[in-house]
Amino acid sequence: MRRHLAARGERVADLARLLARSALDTNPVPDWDHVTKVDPEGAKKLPLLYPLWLAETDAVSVGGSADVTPENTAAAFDLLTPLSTPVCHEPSGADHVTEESHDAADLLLVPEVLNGDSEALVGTLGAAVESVRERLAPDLIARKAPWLPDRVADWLASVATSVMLSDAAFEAYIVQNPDSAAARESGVGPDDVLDAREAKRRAMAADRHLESEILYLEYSGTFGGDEAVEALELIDGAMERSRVWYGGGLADREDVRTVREAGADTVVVGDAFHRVAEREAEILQAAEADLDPDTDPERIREWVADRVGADGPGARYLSTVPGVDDPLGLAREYTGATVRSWLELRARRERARERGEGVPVIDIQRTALRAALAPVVEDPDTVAATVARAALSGRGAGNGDGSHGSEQLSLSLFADGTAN
Ligand SMILES: CC(C)=CCC/C(C)=C/CC/C(C)=C/CC/C(C)=C/COP(=O)(O)OP(=O)(O)O
Ligand SMILES: O=P(O)(O)OC[C@@H](O)CO
Repeated sequence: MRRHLAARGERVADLARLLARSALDTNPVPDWDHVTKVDPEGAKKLPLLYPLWLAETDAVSVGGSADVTPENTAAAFDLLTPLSTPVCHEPSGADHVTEESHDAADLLLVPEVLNGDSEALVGTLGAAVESVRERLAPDLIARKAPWLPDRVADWLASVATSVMLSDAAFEAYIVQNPDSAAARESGVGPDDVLDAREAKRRAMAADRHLESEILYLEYSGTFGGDEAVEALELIDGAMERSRVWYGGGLADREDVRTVREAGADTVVVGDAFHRVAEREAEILQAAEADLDPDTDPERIREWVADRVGADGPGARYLSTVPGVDDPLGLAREYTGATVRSWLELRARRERARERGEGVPVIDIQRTALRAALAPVVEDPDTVAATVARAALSGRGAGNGDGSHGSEQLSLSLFADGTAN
């Protein structure tokens, strides 16, 4: 009887702990498993049917530490906001945040580096807060309500600044790869790399004092291995409210399992996604030589199966997503749809050229492109039109409808009919 009561008491205590933990989870950042980082710089490409690949990830984060501009950021958002996946903005400079980027992003992620120079901890943040308070917010208020008296407009600009900052999620970074662009940007040298104990201590300060929503262990470009595992194990046990994110060199399922088991709540994958586009450019160029738009779908399937293997970038990227059961099957399916869509777009481009038209008017109804996208997005018409426009528009040119030309797709068909 006494044992029975004790067991019941334990169950009640477990339940109370569980309830307390979920009731006390005040962190507004969802507990995502997998985030894909899209670097907006032109050299980092996107697969043509990026909405398919990104349908598997929990959220996309737009940002990078080199060659990011307000323009390429806006162009990346044009491509990504029509997707159903949430899109975050992670600026690495104060001027990357514009009214446009703010309207487009579901969540602003603000980096602060715990083991770099003071610029990267608080200097850039200070410049950014000043620029929001003194430029972005006043411009917005002046445009929306030009009739307001100056003092009221100024007060509203201050309120808007506070709202923007309280809606943002702060990321406390520990940058552990001194050879990365992120380390160069944040003044992290070899001597600043932290051992596991010191990483945990700073993480605790970020969690309890800075109240950072995210503690980000960053090995950008290289896998952290045992060293990262040791730090994650200590950090994980010490966090009260911060989500623990790990990013850097994740290349396959095994890497992801290792860091998740060590305590990462969320894994961030960057290069492994951009590599899908690099390989895709080669595959599409080969497809132009071997196949045509009327090729039997079964023949295209076989052709793709010969070129897309378990060690290829497509299957490897998908294998980093915990919920994907058959990365190779999915990579072949997506690549097949990409080949069909590409051959079709090229044929349309060609027909428009023969008729002497400039950029073809894209009727995306009844296209392989729209059919491929329909199962994974809420608004396939808009997404298919966005992809087709990006594939057919000129490099870096505006599209004449307020959207930005994109250089990011793995291949583009330019107005003169040449492919890149
Ligand atoms: C509050 C507002 C309006 C804006 C915030 C503007 C701020 C504070 C920017 C912070 C800049 C900063 C500290 C950058 C550090 C560098 C860093 C950790 C960048 C992360 O870049 P990744 O994209 O992960 O790196 P890779 O390019 O190497 O992949
Ligand atoms: O590009 P990789 O090495 O995947 O790194 C992802 C991310 O942590 C960079 O901030």
